[in-house]
Amino acid sequence: MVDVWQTAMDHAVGAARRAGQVCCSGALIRCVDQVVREALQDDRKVMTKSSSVDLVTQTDQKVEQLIIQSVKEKFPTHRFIGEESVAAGESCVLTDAPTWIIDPIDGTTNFVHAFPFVAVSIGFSVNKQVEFGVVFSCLEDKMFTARRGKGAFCDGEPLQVSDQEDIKQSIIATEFGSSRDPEAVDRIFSSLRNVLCIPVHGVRGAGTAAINMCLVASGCVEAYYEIGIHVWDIAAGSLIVSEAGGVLMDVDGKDGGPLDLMSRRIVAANSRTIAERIVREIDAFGPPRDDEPLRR
Ligand SMILES: Nc1ncnc2c1ncn2[C@@H]1O[C@H](CO)[C@@H](O)[C@H]1OP(=O)(O)O
Ligand SMILES: [Mg+2]
Ligand SMILES: [Mg+2]
Repeated sequence: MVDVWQTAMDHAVGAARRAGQVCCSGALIRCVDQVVREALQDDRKVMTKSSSVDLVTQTDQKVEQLIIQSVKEKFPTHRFIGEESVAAGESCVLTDAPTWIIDPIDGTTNFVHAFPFVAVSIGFSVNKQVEFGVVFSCLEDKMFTARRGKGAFCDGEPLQVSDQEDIKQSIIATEFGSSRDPEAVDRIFSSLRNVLCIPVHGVRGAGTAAINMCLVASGCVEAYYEIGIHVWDIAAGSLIVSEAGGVLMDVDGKDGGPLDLMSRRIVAANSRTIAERIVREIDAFGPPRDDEPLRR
C-alpha cells in the first residue's frame, strides 16, 4: 500500500540534516567545543524567553525559518507549530490538519555552553496523531526516525527499548526545567528525591527532551519523565519511543492516563510497570497547557 506521508517524512529527514549542519557548522564529529564555538561566531547574542534561563539564539530562529520555508515550498497547505514562531506570537493549537511540529534546536542551553547534546526535532501530525518523528542528534551525527506502525530506527538500524522490568535496576532520565522559582524547584526536587530513593541505579539528563526520549527508545535508559516540556520537545520523540516498543503516559491518577501532547507532562518508558511506578512517585502539577490561549 502506498504510504501517503513517506514523501513528507523523506523531506523531514533532509531538512533535519541540513538544519543540524547549520547548528554545527557542517563539521560534526571533530572537537565538539570548537564546532559549537564556530557556530556561535556569528551568533553571540543569547536572548531569553520565559525566564532568565530559557535561552534562544539567532541560530534557533534561523534554523526554524529554514525548515518552515523548505516545507512550505513542497507542502503549501500544511500547518506549523514551531517553538520560535510560537514565541513570536503564532498560535499553538493542534488541529486535524497535517501539521509540522518543530523544535529547531532542542538543547539551546547545551548549544550555548558547548555541552555536546543538541538535536533538531521534527514531528508531523494528522488528525492530532503523530505520523512520523525525526530527531537529528547533530553532534553525535545520529538520525533517529519513526513512522507510525513501521518501527523506530537510528541511522537505519531498528531500535528497541530496554527489557528491564525492575525499576530498581534502571536508569531514569529527567531535567530540572527552566523555572528557578524556589517553590517550583522544590516540587521538582521532591519528585526527583522520590524516584532516586526507590532506589534506582541512577538519574541522568542529556539537557534535551528529544535526545532523552531517543535514549529510552535505544534502551540506554528505562524511562524519561518531565513536567513543563512543550509539544515541540516531545512530538517526534514520542513516536520514536512508542515505535521502539515503549509506552507513553500523562501523570494523572494511578495509571497516568493517555499522553496528551499539549498537557506539558510526559512519562516515556520501556514498560507500563516502570511508567506507572514513576507516575506514583512524582508530583503531578499542571503547568498552563500549550494550547491555553492566555499562557503567555
Ligand atoms: N535551562 C533549561 N534547562 C533545561 N531545559 C531547558 C532549559 N530552558 C529550556 N529548556 C527546554 O526544556 C526542554 C526539556 O527540559 C529542553 O529540551 C529544552 O528545550 P529547548 O532547548 O528547545 O528550549
Ligand atoms: Mg526544546
Ligand atoms: Mg528549542
